[in-house]
Amino acid sequence: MAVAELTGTPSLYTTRTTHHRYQYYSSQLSYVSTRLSNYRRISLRPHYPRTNQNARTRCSVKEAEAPVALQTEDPKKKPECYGVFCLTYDLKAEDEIKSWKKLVNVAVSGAAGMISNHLLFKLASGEVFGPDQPIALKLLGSERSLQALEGVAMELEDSLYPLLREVSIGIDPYEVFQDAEWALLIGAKPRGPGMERADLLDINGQIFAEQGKALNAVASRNVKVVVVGNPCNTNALICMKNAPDIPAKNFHALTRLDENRAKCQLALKAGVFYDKVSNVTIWGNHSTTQVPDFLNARINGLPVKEVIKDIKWLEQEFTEKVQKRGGVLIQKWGRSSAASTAVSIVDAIKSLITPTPEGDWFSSGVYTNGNPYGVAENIVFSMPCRSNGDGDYELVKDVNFDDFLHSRIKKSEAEVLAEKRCVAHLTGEGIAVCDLPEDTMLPGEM
Ligand SMILES: NC(=O)C1=CN([C@@H]2O[C@H](COP(=O)(O)OP(=O)(O)OC[C@H]3O[C@@H](n4cnc5c(N)ncnc54)[C@H](OP(=O)(O)O)[C@@H]3O)[C@@H](O)[C@H]2O)C=CC1
Ligand SMILES: O=C([O-])CC(=O)C(=O)O
Repeated sequence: MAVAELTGTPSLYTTRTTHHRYQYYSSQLSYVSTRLSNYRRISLRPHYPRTNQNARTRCSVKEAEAPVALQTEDPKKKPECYGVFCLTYDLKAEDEIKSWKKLVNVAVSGAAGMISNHLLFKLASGEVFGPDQPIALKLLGSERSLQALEGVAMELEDSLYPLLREVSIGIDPYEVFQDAEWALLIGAKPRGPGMERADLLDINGQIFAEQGKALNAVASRNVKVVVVGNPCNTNALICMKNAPDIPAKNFHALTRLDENRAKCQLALKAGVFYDKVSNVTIWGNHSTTQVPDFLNARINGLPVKEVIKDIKWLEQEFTEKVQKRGGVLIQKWGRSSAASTAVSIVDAIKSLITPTPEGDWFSSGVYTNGNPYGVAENIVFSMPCRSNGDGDYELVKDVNFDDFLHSRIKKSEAEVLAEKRCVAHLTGEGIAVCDLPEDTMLPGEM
């Protein structure tokens, strides 16, 4: 039976040959979908989930039964349908069902951007949430990117990910963030030539204020939010302040890329593989004032200073290399880190959903609310965290400070506080007064 016959409505994807594929490897299929003006839901709902291996095996079956519509779905009641993710299908893999988890809803903004182009495929593959975790991707774009988003959805279709059960695209965060359990907020306006940082803070701040409100209204009450779009600390604060019904602890600004960069540089200098480097904290802002902490970091379980005796290198070269790594990469590549950022988002999520190895920690920009380090309260600041794998985290108590570390942290803290004053109108804290330190820069600007 042809897909178009099942859906009964014209669709963007119904004429594409990809449908034949599903006729090969799914023995009992029914096709349903929705297409709203700016919100397109492409869903593939499992009645009987299958494993990767199973999917591949089924792909090679040449003679399969025609798709059969499920009694519970009434295609006539569905809005316009398209795409392979519209499928509702029924696979009898009884034994496997028990080991599959409940669908997880993951929203991604800036979904047609460069970082997302790497990240979405990692999410869909099971690399992030695991091989037994079906996933729904909710992709947020804009009028600008709606066509591109359809292209992203098509590529996801063509990747045949067994775990990917739903893909929806849209430009209204109130629709896209519905029931989101993870919100990966990547989309943000890049700073253009001649643009004041205060203007960037305001433009992007408005995006994150709106998205915070939307999360507050429609997302899961325990949604975990990872803000990537720059300036990510301040954007995360704005988002959090506009989502008062979601725990402040659930908001993160991504500084994991900086941690990974720091680990790489320490490994290089020490002549060890980077898995030997642990306990690396990035303190502060995701900017050139960030503080890669070599005082508490370890190499092969030893304090870094016992392995790398060149203190001048640690204080100057290492610190600056990490702070400006993004900018050097932009000079080489002509665009900012995308693949390694996606990898670091994966790392950041995994750090929250798997127990932190004994004695180690990870960095994340989190809300300072009763922090044990004397960092100013009521800001988003990168600090060392541990998780027991339930999506939550605790700050690490047992860390050392010396004058160098302390003074650098204070500089980054001053910058975050200045950024915060620039966006007071967006956090509900009065009138904005923007007086930023002159050297305030994103890692990519130098
Ligand atoms: N925290 C970190 O470690 C890192 C953060 N970043 C930051 O991540 C963000 C995304 O980077 P990347 O994916 O490479 O960027 P891209 O330029 O490829 O994508 C950014 C997306 O942002 C969206 N966007 C939202 N508002 C605007 C606007 N006003 N003007 C233009 N685009 C807008 C666009 O999507 P749409 O049109 O759909 O809205 C666009 O697709 C940037 O802010 C970057 O600085 C980058 C690297 C590391
Ligand atoms: O400044 C940018 O857009 C890139 C960035 O954050 C980084 O590379 O760390």
